[in-house]
Amino acid sequence: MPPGPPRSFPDLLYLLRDLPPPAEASAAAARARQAELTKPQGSLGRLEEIAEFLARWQGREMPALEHPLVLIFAGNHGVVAQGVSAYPPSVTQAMVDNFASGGAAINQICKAFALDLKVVPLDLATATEDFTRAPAMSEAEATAHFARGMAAVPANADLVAIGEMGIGNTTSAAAIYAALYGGLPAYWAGRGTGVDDAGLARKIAAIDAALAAHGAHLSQPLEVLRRLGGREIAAMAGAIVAARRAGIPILLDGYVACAAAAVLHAQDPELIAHCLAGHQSADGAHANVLARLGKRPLLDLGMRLGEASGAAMAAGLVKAALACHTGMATFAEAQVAGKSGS
Ligand SMILES: Cc1cc2ncn([C@H]3O[C@H](COP(=O)(O)O)[C@@H](O)[C@H]3O)c2cc1C
Ligand SMILES: O=C(O)c1cccnc1
Repeated sequence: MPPGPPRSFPDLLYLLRDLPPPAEASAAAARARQAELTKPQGSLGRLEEIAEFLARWQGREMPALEHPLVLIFAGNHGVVAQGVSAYPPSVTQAMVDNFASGGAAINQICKAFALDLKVVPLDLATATEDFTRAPAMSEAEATAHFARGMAAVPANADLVAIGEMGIGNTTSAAAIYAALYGGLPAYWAGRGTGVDDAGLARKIAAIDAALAAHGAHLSQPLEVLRRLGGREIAAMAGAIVAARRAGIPILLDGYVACAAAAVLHAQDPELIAHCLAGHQSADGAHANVLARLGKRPLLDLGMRLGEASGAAMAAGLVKAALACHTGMATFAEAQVAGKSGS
């Protein structure tokens, strides 16, 4: 691959190959440790699986969560011209400002669970093209935003909860799912920020128009991403890949964040093997998406916010799971009698 950042899809495809293997020996060691901890075998349920997952993807029996990061990418969408959101596109920048001043839901969740927050605005003075008429992004632009996403993952992060802000992006996500998985736009389109029936009809019509306009060019996942996606969706895909290569586990947020994961999964399921589904969103057939990705959500709280809020909620749970794994005493250490008769 040529030196420097990727400039084209062929450059990007190099980065999607030769992935580091999962650390199965570390996962096995973590599983063995779980069996030694002072609790009935298996009694921590999925918390035990989470500890093993962290060990597998951080490559150590005793994983760390010293630098858990919530990473939000923000982008604007030309498709809002079709009247697909209940809110105006100016809300994207306004919410980025709100994140900076601490007034958003995600700020409070980060505070509650001691998570760092990093927000990356992606050229908010302009929007992508309206994808009912033209590709949302050129190949160069999609690649550049994918690369910005990769560069946004700090080397010292030990868990990244990934999310987005971008008025109109549930339409983009629904179009991506319709392109990747087939099925009717009406099935994939949810109410997003709360569009009324007329708004939902416009959303479905926009996805129909997009599939008609781009239908002949949607066989490659990266083409789906550039034609129907958005800058923040490309950047989330890049961040997921960078984390995969750097041994950093990912928590996926909801309906929109999973569209980035779905593009990667369509390219190669191994690209999202280090991802846990933080939650199941209440928006637009997210349960179906998670089933296709092979991910069982950690939480199902009826949330449909975005801005990494579901992933961040799950990060609190992951922290508790790891605290049990690393902090609990073994039967030998605590001199507690083990299971009798075995
Ligand atoms: C105040 C406000 C805060 C938000 N935080 C996340 N979103 C969420 O809603 C948007 C997607 O919904 P749609 O496709 O219907 O526009 C995204 O920005 C998403 O992150 C918000 C939306 C609003 C209005
Ligand atoms: O689940 C999501 O990602 C979502 C749902 C509604 C609005 N924005 C995002």
